[in-house]
Amino acid sequence: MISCSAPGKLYVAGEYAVTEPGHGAVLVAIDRYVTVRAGASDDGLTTVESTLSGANTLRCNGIDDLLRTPAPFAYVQSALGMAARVRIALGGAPPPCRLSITSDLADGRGTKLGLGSSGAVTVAMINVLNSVYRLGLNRAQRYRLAMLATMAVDPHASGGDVAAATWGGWLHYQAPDRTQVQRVLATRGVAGSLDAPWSGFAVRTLPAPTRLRLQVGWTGTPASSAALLTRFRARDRAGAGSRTFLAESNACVRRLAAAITQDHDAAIAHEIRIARNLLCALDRTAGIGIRTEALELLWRTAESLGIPAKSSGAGGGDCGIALVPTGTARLASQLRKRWAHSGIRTLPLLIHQTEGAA
Ligand SMILES: Nc1ncnc2c1ncn2[C@@H]1O[C@H](COP(=O)(O)OP(=O)(O)OP(=O)(O)O)[C@@H](O)[C@H]1O
Ligand SMILES: C[C@@](O)(CCOP(=O)(O)O)CC(=O)O
Repeated sequence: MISCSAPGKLYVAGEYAVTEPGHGAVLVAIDRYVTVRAGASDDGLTTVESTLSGANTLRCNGIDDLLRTPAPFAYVQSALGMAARVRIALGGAPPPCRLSITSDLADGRGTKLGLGSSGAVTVAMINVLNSVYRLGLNRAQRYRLAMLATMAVDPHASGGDVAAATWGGWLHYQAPDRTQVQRVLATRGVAGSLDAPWSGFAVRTLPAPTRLRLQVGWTGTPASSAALLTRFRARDRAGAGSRTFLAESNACVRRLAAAITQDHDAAIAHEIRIARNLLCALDRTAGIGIRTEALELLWRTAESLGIPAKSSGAGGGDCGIALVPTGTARLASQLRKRWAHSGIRTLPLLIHQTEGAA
């Protein structure tokens, strides 16, 4: 039995702008995981089981049964297909196997929390198949294969969740230009795309701030990131407002990454507030639906205690983050209480650090 886990993620800054090539985001990987276990197949078929929607276990017959795959298996199916293509390019057919998936990135009833389950399931699948199919891929190649699988399902996603699930910890991430990557894929195939230049892509791990601790609040309302992203993409992209947002978000993310590298608390707090204000201004002009009452209450409550906070990810619900000074247990507990009073649930999450370089 082979087992691989991949962590979920939270956006710290750079949401939306990171979907445009050359624009960055800061993300963190969190200590909640999707785990994929692989065992021998009893019947010569590749099968997948997942407790995707709470208690309901779904089953599909992997790559041998493309047409009958239930829609929720889109990322799983895509990862299987991409890994199989690399196996075939290396010579030899992918061996059948029995895969089972468990996740703690949803709440007990299977409700989405916005912690990047699609990225985590795709990376965990690629990691397990890297062993089962003996692909011999290093970390950067596994990210690329997971990114190709993600792009096949959602061509507009930045893959920030895929990068966080692959590298762990705190990250400064820039998405590849997906149009250029599609051209590489069309000319070189999947295996050939794993080492070819991907324009725009950059990833850099950052040291964790030593005097600030991430506190995560959940609004209780799941949001569809894809629907919000569609509204962002429908905005006037040539307009001055859009250009300003992209440039200012990118500059904020660069300064934030530098402040994190220098462990400079005040500068980190300042950039978190700038990132929040940029998203609020974008929402006011483009009407995306990022702001909700609960998210505004979440960050305003934190700010009333002097704690920098913002929505995390696409907004519209899901989670927000606050950076609480360490060594002030009273402040953290005050924030938890005030959030609880406002209907915001504190999620007890820690940062996931990946060991080793490869
Ligand atoms: N345990 C799982 N087994 C199989 N597929 C999963 C599993 N968990 C998530 N997925 C896939 O990921 C999709 C959810 O992606 P979605 O982007 O809506 O949520 P998320 O990634 O958790 O949240 P967010 O994008 O806000 O961070 C599911 O529809 C399914 O295709
Ligand atoms: C809006 C966006 O920048 C972030 C989405 O974040 P989340 O999946 O809602 O946590 C989209 C993306 O990066 O693909």
